[in-house]
Amino acid sequence: MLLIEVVRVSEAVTRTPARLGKIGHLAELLGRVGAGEAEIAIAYLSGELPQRQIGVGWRTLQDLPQPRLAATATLAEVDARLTAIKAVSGQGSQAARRALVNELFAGLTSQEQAFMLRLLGGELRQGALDGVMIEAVAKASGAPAADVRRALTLRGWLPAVGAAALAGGVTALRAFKLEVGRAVSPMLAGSAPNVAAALDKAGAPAALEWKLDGIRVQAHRADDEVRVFTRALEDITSQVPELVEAVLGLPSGDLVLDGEVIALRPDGRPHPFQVTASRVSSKLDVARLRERTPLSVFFFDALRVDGADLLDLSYDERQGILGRTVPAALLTPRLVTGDVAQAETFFTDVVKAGHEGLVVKSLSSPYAAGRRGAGWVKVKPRHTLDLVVLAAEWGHGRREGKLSNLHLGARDPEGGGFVMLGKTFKGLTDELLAWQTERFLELADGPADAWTVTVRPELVVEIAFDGVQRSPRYPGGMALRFARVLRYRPDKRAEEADTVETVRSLVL
Ligand SMILES: Nc1ncnc2c1ncn2[C@@H]1O[C@H](COP(=O)(O)OP(=O)(O)OP(=O)(O)O)[C@@H](O)[C@H]1O
Repeated sequence: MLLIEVVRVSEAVTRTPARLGKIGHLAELLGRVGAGEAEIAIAYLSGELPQRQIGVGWRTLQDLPQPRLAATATLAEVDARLTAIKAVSGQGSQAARRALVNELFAGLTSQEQAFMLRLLGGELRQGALDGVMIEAVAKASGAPAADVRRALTLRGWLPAVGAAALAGGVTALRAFKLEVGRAVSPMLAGSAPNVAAALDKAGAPAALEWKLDGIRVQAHRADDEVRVFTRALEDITSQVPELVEAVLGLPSGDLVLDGEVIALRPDGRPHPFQVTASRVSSKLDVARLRERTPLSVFFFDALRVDGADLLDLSYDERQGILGRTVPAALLTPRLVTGDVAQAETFFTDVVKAGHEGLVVKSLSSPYAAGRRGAGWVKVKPRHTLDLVVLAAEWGHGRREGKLSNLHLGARDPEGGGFVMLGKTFKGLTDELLAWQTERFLELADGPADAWTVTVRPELVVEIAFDGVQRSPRYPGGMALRFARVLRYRPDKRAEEADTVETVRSLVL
């Protein structure tokens, strides 16, 4: 297949506003891609090829050669060239890489060059929009989207899953298994405005678990080897020796467990989130840090024990196995109830103990890896959302010369953009103001007017607010009440920010 065909589909997807239309364009192309090319086509269309993987910096992409007039480059040729660029290492690699990039671009038309520039720059995202590519793979292969999604959470790389689906349909998809040592996307929680609504959503009776404000961990063990991954699937094994030791102390030598690590004070109350976060992110002198700020380990789910995949079992069944595998001291405190009054008391107690709130879990739900559904519903006394900064306004008075008032957006998986929910400058410290002004100027995407700087939607910020009210003034028909900034979330990408649907679930 020619690269230009992929480029044209990419452009058509960008131009088409409706989700079904986007899926249609992608599926049509996938339906006729050759066997050896499916993985490449999906990778390119999903923008799954940021420059850091290929090792091409912006400087290498300056002064590119003149484009060709006729499009003759095939996907396989382009990919072979990218693989060669990626393989360059050692002395003089910068110049060698530059020469190879030049050769690659010399064979492309201007339309193809523009596409490759965006792809290598990590700016091509349309195919990665929530689920669009998954559904296109499903449509083109005739397999149910649920099977594609499941295989993806187990394999973690859509191009490989898509290629398997196109080649072998449902059978190939069902052959993907949970592997010890390879992280799977963790199950996520939906939201509810209060405990009664959460019970309602999860289905009473449900399990109410403490929501600990620490770092999500997925621990894998094969005999004496343990590896630990974060929610973003980063390997943090060396930073959390307490967890490694806890896992090695368990009776089973073949495990995948899900849980949270958190720094607790001697009186058992949690340290502020930043204390846990900085402890877990420090790679140096872990032994000394560990003495000063020990981490406590709380498991709340079992994905695999003694070689058996547990993902499709119900929460209740998985808890049974977890309880037989992990001692009580390492389990997240919980209460199973259908009684709203009892649930509310449990909630009040956990908040009094300094924790974040509860995660209310359906007893019958399987482990829906990578998904946010009604199986798990979080409730917090203080509402918070992770939103994306869309623009910022120049401040006045004490904040003169600083970009201050933030325009906040929730992700819109349907439309692929962000929906603005309100503005705030509350909660910003002088330090944050200085930092964000600098970042926004780097991310500036052309000023909207003299007071406002529009930024590329990349920074995720955690916002506290008192509630969501209906408001015709904002495009989503709702606005946040008394929004204030809690912290930036450098651990989250804009694609992981909260969605309009989550915000809607908080309207009372
Ligand atoms: N008992 C628990 N069960 C599940 N998740 C828990 C529990 N206790 C704490 N957590 C944390 O809560 C998160 C679940 O909420 P969610 O999926 O919305 O992630 P999040 O967006 O990081 O949420 P938040 O910012 O509210 O912590 C998990 O990723 C995990 O880190």
